[in-house]
Amino acid sequence: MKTIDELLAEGVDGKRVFVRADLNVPLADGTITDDGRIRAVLPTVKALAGAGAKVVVASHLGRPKGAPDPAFSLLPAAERLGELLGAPVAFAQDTVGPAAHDAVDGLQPGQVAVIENLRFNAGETSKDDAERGEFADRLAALADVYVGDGFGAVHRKHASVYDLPARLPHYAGYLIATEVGVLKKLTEDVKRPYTVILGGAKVSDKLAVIDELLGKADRLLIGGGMAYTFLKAKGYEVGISLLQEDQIPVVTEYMERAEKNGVELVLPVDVLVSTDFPDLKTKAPADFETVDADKIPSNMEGLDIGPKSRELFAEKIADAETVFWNGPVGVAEHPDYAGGTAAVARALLNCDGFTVVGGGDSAAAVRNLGFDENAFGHISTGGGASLEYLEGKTLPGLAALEN
Ligand SMILES: Nc1ncnc2c1ncn2[C@@H]1O[C@H](COP(=O)(O)OP(=O)(O)O)[C@@H](O)[C@H]1O
Ligand SMILES: O=C(OP(=O)(O)O)[C@H](O)COP(=O)(O)O
Repeated sequence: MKTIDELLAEGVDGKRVFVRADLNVPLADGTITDDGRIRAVLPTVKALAGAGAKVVVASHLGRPKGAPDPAFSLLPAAERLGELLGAPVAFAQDTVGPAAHDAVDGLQPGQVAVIENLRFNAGETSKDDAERGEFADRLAALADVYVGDGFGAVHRKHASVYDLPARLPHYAGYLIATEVGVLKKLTEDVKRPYTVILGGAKVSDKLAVIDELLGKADRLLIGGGMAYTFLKAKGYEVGISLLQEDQIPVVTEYMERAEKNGVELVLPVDVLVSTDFPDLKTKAPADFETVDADKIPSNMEGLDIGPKSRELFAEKIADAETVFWNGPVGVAEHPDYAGGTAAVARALLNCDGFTVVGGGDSAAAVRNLGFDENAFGHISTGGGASLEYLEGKTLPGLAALEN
């Protein structure tokens, strides 16, 4: 994999450099609630701009449906990038259209432009190679060189991640180099006990990684939206909690295999439940109760792990030599449901082993709950990406940079 340092040594003065970043930041009402992913790409953007490149920054944000949707505009991220750089950043209101070309054509060496959300184009995420290729061709017309630095998206076989680097000279940015360097340690020389905590809401994406983790981890702690498919598979009522009904047979097999392999699979023993999903805008106090995990009322949903589970999870983390955590164990954006996630974060800090927190929302939760990010072994910008890396999978965005 060629690195950005090699590119800088070759010289970028006046060249148009496309930086595929992951600026998929959490937003509340159009306001960024955690800018960690923007800060993470600053070294790459600054180095390129400092060397006289015309820097074109691109990213996805959220999961719009292949067409423009103002709720998913990258404009807030572009503005924040400008503030962090301390320099104006041009913003193009389309991705590969006239606005993008105007913005790029208007750049002077050392200046930066951000183009609109890549996922406003169906070609970005298409499963059809030709459709993705066509979009990648249009992106390639905006630049002379490609720098991959969107670690959080390297597990996606998307046009800007996978197809575009094949069309331009390509290099890995500083963030990707750092992330891969740290995560590699967890695949090569993992010290045991190795505890993995999984939570969050991208249940269907992340259930698949458990298959591989059952052969790698010593303990697997399941919280967040992920837990309810397991609880249901155990025969419990889960009410209106997040549930991946079609995955119940898969999860049942996971529980059997964990038992056979001697992997401790730990589920919540109590949960905070409510009839309503909390209002994340106003953060109005929630109306919830705490129940045992086998007593979830049919009209309620589980929104955080309860106090007994927090203790249990902390106990399973305390003596670990290696901990990997992806996914808040509750709806941590709301103060009433952040207690479980805070307890897990505290348990990581109390553990002497090497601790890694991965994922946009997990990292945001840890920072927004007031924890010092430097106190953890590593905070990865990618949740799904780091999990799939730990699985040993070939990640399209890394493979494309290696070719
Ligand atoms: N029990 C739950 N029910 C619904 N959503 C949940 C639950 N627990 C956590 N979440 C949500 O999961 C989201 C984060 O999930 P995910 O994207 O998978 O994590 P990450 O970005 O760290 O990889 C958060 O927005 C959080 O509110
Ligand atoms: O937020 C992300 O991943 P994560 O939630 O697994 O950390 C990345 O930006 C990838 O987004 P995607 O899962 O919509 O492809």
